[in-house]
Amino acid sequence: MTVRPDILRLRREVCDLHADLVRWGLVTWTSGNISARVPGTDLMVIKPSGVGYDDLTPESMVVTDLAGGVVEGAHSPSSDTAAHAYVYREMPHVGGVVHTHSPYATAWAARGEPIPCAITAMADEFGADIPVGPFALIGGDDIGRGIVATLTGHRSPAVLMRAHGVFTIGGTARAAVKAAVMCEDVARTVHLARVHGPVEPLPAEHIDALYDRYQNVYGQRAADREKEGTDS
Ligand SMILES: O=C(CO)[C@@H](O)[C@H](O)COP(=O)(O)O
Repeated sequence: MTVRPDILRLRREVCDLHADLVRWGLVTWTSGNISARVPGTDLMVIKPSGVGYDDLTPESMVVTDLAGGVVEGAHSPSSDTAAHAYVYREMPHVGGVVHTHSPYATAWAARGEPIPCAITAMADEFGADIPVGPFALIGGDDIGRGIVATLTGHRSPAVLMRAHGVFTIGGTARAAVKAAVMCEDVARTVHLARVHGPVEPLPAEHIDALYDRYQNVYGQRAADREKEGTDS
């Protein structure tokens, strides 16, 4: 295995982040996957395919190039490797990609219905409705094409791929995991609200103001930037 410190660190980080998908109830059995771009290279670190979450280790993570070819690792990479690789090729600002079948958000995907931006938490994180992407078969880069086509020029870091599940992007893999957690949270809340009656989207000017505050003012700015690795 590599001795490159950046890849060793990302193997550990990507492995540990998979535990968050379990902790937040976003995945079942071996569904779902996370990858991270190796900064400054044409490489990514991604989950091995079909390995149970309890059995994931830093060593079992697979390093591939951005054509999806295995560069390092004893396991077959995730079924969604070509999709993640396509996103990294087409979206240079993306450093992490997450896929889940989290139940409430996937129910919206099964209906092919965008989640309307109807609560402040959603305006904060997504700044818009969470959009639906096209149906695409698993295995090739069609899923990646659908993700890129849907999220390019969109504020939302999450897309509901029709009849499949959630894909999220972020500057880091951790940011993409956060988007997946928040996507499921708002999918559940808006679903519950709709059980009792219609749900009105927030007015655009309120969405804009909430998004701006959350993205630029909320929290401990310097500490958060350091944690996300976005300090210049
Ligand atoms: O839905 C899909 C394929 O898009 C995945 O979530 C699989 O369920 C898990 O695949 P691996 O990452 O283990 O290959």
